[in-house]
Amino acid sequence: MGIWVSAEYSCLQVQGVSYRAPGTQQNLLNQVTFSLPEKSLGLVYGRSGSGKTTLLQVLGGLAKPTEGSIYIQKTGLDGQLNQSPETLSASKVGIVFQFPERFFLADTVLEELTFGWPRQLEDQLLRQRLVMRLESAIRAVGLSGISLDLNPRSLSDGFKRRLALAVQLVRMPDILLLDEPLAGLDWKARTDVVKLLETLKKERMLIVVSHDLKEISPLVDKAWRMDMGGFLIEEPLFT
Ligand SMILES: Nc1ncnc2c1ncn2[C@@H]1O[C@H](COP(=O)(O)OP(=O)(O)OP(=O)(O)O)[C@@H](O)[C@H]1O
Repeated sequence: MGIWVSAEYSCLQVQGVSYRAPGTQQNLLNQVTFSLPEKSLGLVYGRSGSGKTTLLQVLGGLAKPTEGSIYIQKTGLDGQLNQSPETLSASKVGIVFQFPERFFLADTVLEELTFGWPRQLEDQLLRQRLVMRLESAIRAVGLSGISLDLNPRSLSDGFKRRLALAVQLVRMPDILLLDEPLAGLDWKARTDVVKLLETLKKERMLIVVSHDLKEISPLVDKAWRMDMGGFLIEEPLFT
């Protein structure tokens, strides 16, 4: 087994992004600018109604910025910009909404994870690749021990949350956006999810909207406060 050293690293760059919902007069996001390197966790916190969820929707491609740009910049280890910036594609982003388990659609864990996949997969290679992605997502969230035939609604709250995360991981996103990932969980499940976020961060970028600053702070690489009106302000890390 060799050691593979990446010759470059990626950074998410959000530049002057504003968003106004169609038919409205007021910006919900105002000149939002920030960057986040790969394998790091960015925390967004702020008052209810300030625009945190709107930011996730814009980053995830569910709403188109009225102004500004969102891109990935690759940089060599020497600090040189390697290529021109790539516009962030929605297919590279997974969003886990608040209480994602409320939106489970299928009757088994397997169907929930493979929802939308073609029923008959003739192409063996594609089939193998999808199975590998499935196994890797299940492993990543620590669901390997459970039967894939279980009804998702029969799982404990913590396991439901893990499954919701796995549903996004199957898509192999480079960036995972999580809206209040600890909401509604008991202390044990919260501890498990925090551990899980720590593991997930080793492979990808995470942007987490949360009020639970104390529990998440050990994982945070960058923190921003969203002020009312959609103004994002970088804050020092909590210690
Ligand atoms: N489609 C829309 N059209 C008009 N206003 C909207 C739309 N979507 C959200 N808003 C408003 O935008 C503001 C920001 O909402 P958002 O849900 O992003 O806030 P939030 O910070 O995530 O709040 P919370 O912490 O309660 O989830 C709110 O005032 C909300 O009412």
